[in-house]
Amino acid sequence: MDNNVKFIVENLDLFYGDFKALKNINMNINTNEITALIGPSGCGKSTFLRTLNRMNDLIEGVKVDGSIRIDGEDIYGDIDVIKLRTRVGMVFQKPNPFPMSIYDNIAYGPRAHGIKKKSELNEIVEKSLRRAAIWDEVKDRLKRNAISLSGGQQQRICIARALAIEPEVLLMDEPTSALDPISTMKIEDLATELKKDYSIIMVTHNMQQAARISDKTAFFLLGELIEYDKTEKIFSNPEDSKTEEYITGRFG
Ligand SMILES: Nc1ncnc2c1ncn2[C@@H]1O[C@H](COP(=O)(O)OP(=O)(O)OP(=O)(O)O)[C@@H](O)[C@H]1O
Repeated sequence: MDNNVKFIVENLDLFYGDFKALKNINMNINTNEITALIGPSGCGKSTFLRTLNRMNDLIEGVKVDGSIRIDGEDIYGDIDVIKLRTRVGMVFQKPNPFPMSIYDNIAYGPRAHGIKKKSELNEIVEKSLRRAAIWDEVKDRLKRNAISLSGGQQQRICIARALAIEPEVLLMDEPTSALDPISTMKIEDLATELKKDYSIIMVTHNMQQAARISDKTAFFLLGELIEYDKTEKIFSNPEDSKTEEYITGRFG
């Protein structure tokens, strides 16, 4: 197996009750790359993203067929789901820091995993905030409530919180759609930096963003994966006319 492959998705179907939201998805997702998921509203991007750490399990009536393997291990087989979610962290569209101090936001996950030693927690908090490129902005006010920060800062706190439990993969569901252009740029730069150490899979409605920062792009339409290729290829010379129509803004 190619050492760079993190996820192998095979014949994946997902149903919400009787509604088939994902139809026979097949794709390999690489490590140390940013994979962008694009497509019009309702095409299944977020649903697909959530299959990668089984977040859809929390929704009643969901049924999954086919398989997804992470480093060769079947995600839908006999696996510890809590551990899976530790390996595959998630950042949401709307920054959602917990209503507690910046420090406690970051220490929350490590504490839940049994780390109690103050010096160890201090180290994790600093390292995570540094990695999320927000340490300098908050180092003097770690006791402040995270809710008091700007939206862009809150989103980087959420990324730091996700990094604090040492994931291997970061799922990002439209992480910049609620942010201003400068905060968006910071998150994009951060994602580009983080891909050196993680696999990043990002849902985005922003075509320029996908083109700017992703290595591979997957185009979804009505639950199907229409085209999946190097980002450069998708945006310059797509194989499928539906991809071309979408990226040139003719629908969606
Ligand atoms: N909890 C749910 N129960 C039933 N149907 C759902 C549920 N969540 C999503 N769906 C349906 O599944 C389809 C895919 O939704 P999904 O949210 O994955 O699309 P999306 O591409 O992420 O859309 P958007 O870009 O608007 O976020 C849609 O038709 C949606 O209505």
